[in-house]
Amino acid sequence: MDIVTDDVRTVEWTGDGLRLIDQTVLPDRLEYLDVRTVDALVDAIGRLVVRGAPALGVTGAFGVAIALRETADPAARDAAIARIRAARPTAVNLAAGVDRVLPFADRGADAVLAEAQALLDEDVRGNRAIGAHGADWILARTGDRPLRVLTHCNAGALATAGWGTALGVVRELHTRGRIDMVYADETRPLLQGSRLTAWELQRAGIPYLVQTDAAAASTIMRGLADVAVIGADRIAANGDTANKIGSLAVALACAAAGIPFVVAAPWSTVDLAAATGAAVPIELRAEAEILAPGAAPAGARAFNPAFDVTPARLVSALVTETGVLEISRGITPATSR
Ligand SMILES: CSC[C@@H](O)[C@@H](O)C(=O)COP(=O)(O)O
Repeated sequence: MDIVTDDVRTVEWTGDGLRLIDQTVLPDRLEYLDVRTVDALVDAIGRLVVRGAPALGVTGAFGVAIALRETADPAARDAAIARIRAARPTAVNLAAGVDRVLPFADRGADAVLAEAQALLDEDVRGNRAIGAHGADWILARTGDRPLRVLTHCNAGALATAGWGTALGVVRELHTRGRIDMVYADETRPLLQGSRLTAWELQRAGIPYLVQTDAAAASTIMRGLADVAVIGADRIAANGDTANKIGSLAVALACAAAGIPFVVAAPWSTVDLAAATGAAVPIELRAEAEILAPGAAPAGARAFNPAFDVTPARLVSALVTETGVLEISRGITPATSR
């Protein structure tokens, strides 16, 4: 049994607060953080205790209930909700999750909780659908055989309410006996790939190899991967896709090698208000995440953008819960390696 998807909830309302898997201590320990205040919630989001666009969306939705329970003062409440909404800038799901439950706020915390739970349940159902649509699309193009799949960051059960988006596709392919190997990019600097994706794949019994981000282009160009599947934090109206830093390099390599670069994400990640990727706010994180003691000279400065934008023309397919959009037909999959 895959306990992440069957037993353990990444995000869960316990009755008096939000229980989050503490993703900062995985894979060493499976621990939970109970969050009952807006301060604690904003801190947890900032530290990536909870992370991944859909999981942030569900967290934001439940966060509104925390804000309502914390204060009855309308101005303080609005300020608290605004802080949650802005706790991280790139994943549109966080703001979308907050906005989804706001119309229920006047009816009280219980009404907000019911809507937040509906969002959580929808996310799990949607991810199952994404998995099936993605597997169908990929197998139709690569041939019905075990595949070598490359993924970047973590777009799994831990990044969602369950099952995962990109890893949902991988899980579905595995269920169909169509996974030969998953190359999991380690994902510098916070190692969501080697810590979290590898943890999920191991629990699911899916064969995988962790590789450095720098190895990804070479793996692709050497013909060792049949397809790359990643998640997304925000997809602009023209299909430009923001995801974890390093995703763009994977997309460029896929285009050069002629293999599909597949983005798997729910519609809640599509931001029609962003005309192109240029409108997506890219989170700049602390220099200290890169400059560990001994990793650079004392006094070194660092540039640490957490996300990049892949132009739509490099995206072979966008897999959502309702089906597959071929954003760019310009990339011809290498179907018969
Ligand atoms: C289904 S999760 C999609 C994305 O949110 C994921 O790929 C990603 O980039 C997560 O970044 P993170 O900084 O760990 O929140």
